[in-house]
Amino acid sequence: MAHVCKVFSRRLSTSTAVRSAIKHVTVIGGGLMGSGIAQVAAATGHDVIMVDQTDDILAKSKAAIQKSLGRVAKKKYADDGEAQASFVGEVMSRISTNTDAVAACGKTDLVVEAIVENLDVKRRLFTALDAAAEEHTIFASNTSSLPIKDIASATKRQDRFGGLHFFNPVPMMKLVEVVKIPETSNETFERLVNLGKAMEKTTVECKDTPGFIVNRLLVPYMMEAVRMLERGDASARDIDTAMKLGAGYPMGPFELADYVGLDTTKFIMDGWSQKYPDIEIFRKSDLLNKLVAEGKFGRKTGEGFYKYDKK
Ligand SMILES: C[C@H](O)CC(=O)SCCNC(=O)CCNC(=O)[C@H](O)C(C)(C)COP(=O)(O)OP(=O)(O)OC[C@H]1O[C@@H](n2cnc3c(N)ncnc32)[C@H](O)[C@@H]1OP(=O)(O)O
Ligand SMILES: NC(=O)c1ccc[n+]([C@@H]2O[C@H](COP(=O)([O-])OP(=O)(O)OC[C@H]3O[C@@H](n4cnc5c(N)ncnc54)[C@H](O)[C@@H]3O)[C@@H](O)[C@H]2O)c1
Repeated sequence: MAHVCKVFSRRLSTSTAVRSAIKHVTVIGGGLMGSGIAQVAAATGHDVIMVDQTDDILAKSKAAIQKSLGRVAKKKYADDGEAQASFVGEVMSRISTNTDAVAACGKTDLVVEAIVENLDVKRRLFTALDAAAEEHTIFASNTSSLPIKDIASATKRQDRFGGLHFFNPVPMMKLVEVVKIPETSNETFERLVNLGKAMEKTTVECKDTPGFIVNRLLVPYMMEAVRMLERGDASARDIDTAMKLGAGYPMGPFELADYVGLDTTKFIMDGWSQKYPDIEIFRKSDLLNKLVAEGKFGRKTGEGFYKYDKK
């Protein structure tokens, strides 16, 4: 009887929760993407807890958010320094931080994970959070390439699990891919789409296929550029110039790889080449692996395919 009541009360609480929009968001991972997701969620009126492994990392995450908000504020309020400062201050006041992921998920509407692109680490995290989060809390992963179902299966709330794939830099890129697995309930999918819209993004619906929509097309393109470089067909600079001037891209493939992170790009290819060994476009690159092995992750470490001034 108790079980029936629990299921009934969950259905009741979940269905009543559907009518209430997502207000409180916990972002796990305050790196390139997590800090951007936290920033945009706070800038669009949501209360945010951002979680990372150490207070030092979280201080850097908040500084990055502050800097990005400064750029947004300049565009919003031109020469009005006071308006800019109060905009930045108000958004920052909505972001709190915590190094304890379990504590940060005790009372929240949505947990968005943006930690390292590693399936085991993501699964371990969500298993721990599943026991702590309230029944109505939805879980979402910002993974670039891992199957949502392989992450969700680490929890007992696959009906309340989906993918929310934002794009880098989150304050600028207008798209969010909303990914459903067969178990994702309609209510959950609807709430994730509504959150994307509340964050002033355009949403597209994706199935749980490798790379969803954008990365299935974009990452093989980036890797084909790396293979072109490996063959000596052209220089990285010329390939970037060619794609910007010939195809109208804002960044060439090597600029983009350095921007996304060569570590993340490698993790994507590691996963795809392992899971789909016969698909040619998912094949790893020795050059990419060498750069990552040398600690050259792109902008985030000051060197990737190109060198960057340490800001
Ligand atoms: C792999 C993953 O799973 C999926 C992905 O995310 S793949 C990557 C997807 N993203 C892309 O393809 C990005 C492609 N690049 C771009 O769109 C543009 O180069 C860019 C928006 C990143 C930068 O714009 P660009 O004009 O090239 O340079 P930049 O002068 O730095 O920025 C122009 C304006 O955009 C705004 N801007 C850029 N980055 C910003 C940020 N992080 N925060 C706030 N504002 C920003 C600023 O207003 C800036 O003007 P400002 O310098 O006077 O403040
Ligand atoms: N970089 C991109 O362009 C991009 C775009 C879309 C999606 N993604 C995806 O988003 C995720 C994060 O990518 P990123 O580029 O922000 O990486 P990042 O390396 O910049 O940030 C990852 C953050 O997660 C933290 N972290 C790692 N394990 C953790 C744990 N167990 N608990 C709490 N924090 C932990 C790290 O300390 C780091 O700050 C990945 O799954 C990636 O595939 C990346």
